[in-house]
Amino acid sequence: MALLQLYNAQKSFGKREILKRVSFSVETGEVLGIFGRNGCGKSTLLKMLFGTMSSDLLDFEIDGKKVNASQVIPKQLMGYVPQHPFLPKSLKVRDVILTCYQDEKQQDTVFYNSGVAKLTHKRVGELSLGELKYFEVILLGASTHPFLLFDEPFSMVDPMMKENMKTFFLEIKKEKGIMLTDHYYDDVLQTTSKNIVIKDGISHHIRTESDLKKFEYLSNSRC
Ligand SMILES: Nc1ncnc2c1ncn2[C@@H]1O[C@H](COP(=O)(O)OP(=O)(O)OP(=O)(O)O)[C@@H](O)[C@H]1O
Repeated sequence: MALLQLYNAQKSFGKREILKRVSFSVETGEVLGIFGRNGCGKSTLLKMLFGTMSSDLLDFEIDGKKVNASQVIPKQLMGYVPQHPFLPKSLKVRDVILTCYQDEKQQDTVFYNSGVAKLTHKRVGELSLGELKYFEVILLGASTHPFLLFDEPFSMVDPMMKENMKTFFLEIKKEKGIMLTDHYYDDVLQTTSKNIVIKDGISHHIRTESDLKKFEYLSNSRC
């Protein structure tokens, strides 16, 4: 079991305050959904946590110990699937799996995933955007990191594969705390155990679709 507690995240770009006060906690077995309108700072927040973007303030602990974001990658505390493709296009899918994992169990988790099995002979650059996103999610999901960050995992993925992905999230969360953001809010709400919405730089805990209306992420005219 591992517990991540974010007490306060702040970030400005020049005079634009993007994140003013963002806080949440997530532990092994939980999937946290992060909602918010375009440009509210969701990707920025994930990059700050992963340590690839500087912050003005990022006060967080794992299991009660203060963590500096610069320790996240070297200590393998979190895995991160960014919004945009990140794998080398020239490599074959099977070689990516073998390069990432020496452990047979981890290799098998990816190789024998039904959505990945049919892709292993292809080069990364030959995958469709949806196939690539699906592969990236399963690849990272097989890691041993205690926490995983997914930026728009459902984007471009067809409905059948999204169902597979949701089942995969439910399996891997037994050993991980997961944070994910996506505008496919139905899929997110079906996957998560807790949720926040970021509005005007401040995080709010929410539970239902009607809360998303309250915080003006969804239109009130939706039935
Ligand atoms: N490196 C940067 N320099 C300046 N501004 C930036 C930079 N990165 C992001 N921003 C700005 O910060 C804001 C938040 O961007 P971010 O990508 O985090 O939004 P988001 O919530 O993930 O949006 P979306 O839902 O569209 O993916 C945007 O207005 C964006 O233009």
